[in-house]
Amino acid sequence: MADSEKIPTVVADDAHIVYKIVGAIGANQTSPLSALKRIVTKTNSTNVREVHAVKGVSFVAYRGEAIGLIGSNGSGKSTLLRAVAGLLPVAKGAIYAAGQPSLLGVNAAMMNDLSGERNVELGCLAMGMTPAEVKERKQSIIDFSGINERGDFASLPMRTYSSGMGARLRFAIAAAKKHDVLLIDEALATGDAKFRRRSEARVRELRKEAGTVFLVSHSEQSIRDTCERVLWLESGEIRADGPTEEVLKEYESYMKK
Ligand SMILES: Nc1ncnc2c1ncn2[C@@H]1O[C@H](COP(=O)(O)OP(=O)(O)OP(=O)(O)O)[C@@H](O)[C@H]1O
Repeated sequence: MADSEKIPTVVADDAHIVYKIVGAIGANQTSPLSALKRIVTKTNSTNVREVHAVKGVSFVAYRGEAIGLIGSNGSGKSTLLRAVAGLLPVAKGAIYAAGQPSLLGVNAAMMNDLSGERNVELGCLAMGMTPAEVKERKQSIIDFSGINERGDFASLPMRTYSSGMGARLRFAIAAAKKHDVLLIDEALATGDAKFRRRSEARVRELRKEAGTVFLVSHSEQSIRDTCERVLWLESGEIRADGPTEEVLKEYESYMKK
C-alpha cells in the first residue's frame, strides 16, 4: 500500500509521560532529624518524586497494522499503551487516536463476585453493544473463552476462576467487538497453547476488519505470529521501529549482551 493510501489511527508526537509520586520520601530523608524538619517546615505533603517513564516517543500507526511492543522490564511499554488508551496524561508532546482505543489487559476491571456470564453481559454493554446484541453474542463469547470446557464455570463467580481462565474471558469479551484500535497487554501470554492459537487467529481477524492492534508481550513467538511491525522501547525511548524479524534480531543480540 502506498503511504498516501494508508489511514493513520494512532499518532504519537514527541510524547513524554511522567508519573508523579506524591509523599514519596527519598532514602536520605528517613532520619528522625529530617522527619522533624519536615514537621517543623510542614513540607511533608509537598514531597513529589517523578518517574519519567516515556521520553519523547514518536510514531504513526496505520489501519490494518498489528504492532508489537517489546523492551526490557520497566522500559515503558505498558505506560505507553495506557497513554494511547487515554488513561494517562501526556506531560509533553501529544498522542492522537482515532475513535476510542480499547485497552485489554490482564488487569481489566471485572466483578469478581458476579458470574462469568454476568461479566460478559456487563462488559459487552460497557463496550456499547445493545441488550439484543449482547443476548445474541453471549454464548459465542463464552464458547470462545473456553471456560466451560471443564464444566459449567460461566454460572460461577469469577473469584472461583484460575488467573488464566479470567484472562481468557477478558480477551473473549474485548475481542467480540470490532475495535478501531485494540491494545493488548500480555493477555495472550496467560492462556494455554490452545487458547493462544485461538486468540492469535482472532487478532489476525481484527486486523482484517481494518482495526489497528498493539500487542505488548515478552513472548517473541506471540509477536512473530501476530505482528508485522515492532516498536522496541528501552528506558522510555524508541530504540527501533520496523519489520518484526529485523527488530527482533536486533533485540535478541542486545539481550544476549
Ligand atoms: N503507577 C506508577 N507509578 C510510578 N511509576 C510507575 C508506575 N507504573 C510504572 N512506573 C514506572 O514507569 C517505568 C515504566 O514502567 P512500565 O510498567 O511502563 O514498563 P514495562 O515496559 O511495561 O515493564 P514490564 O515489561 O516489566 O511490564 C518504570 O520505571 C516503572 O517503575
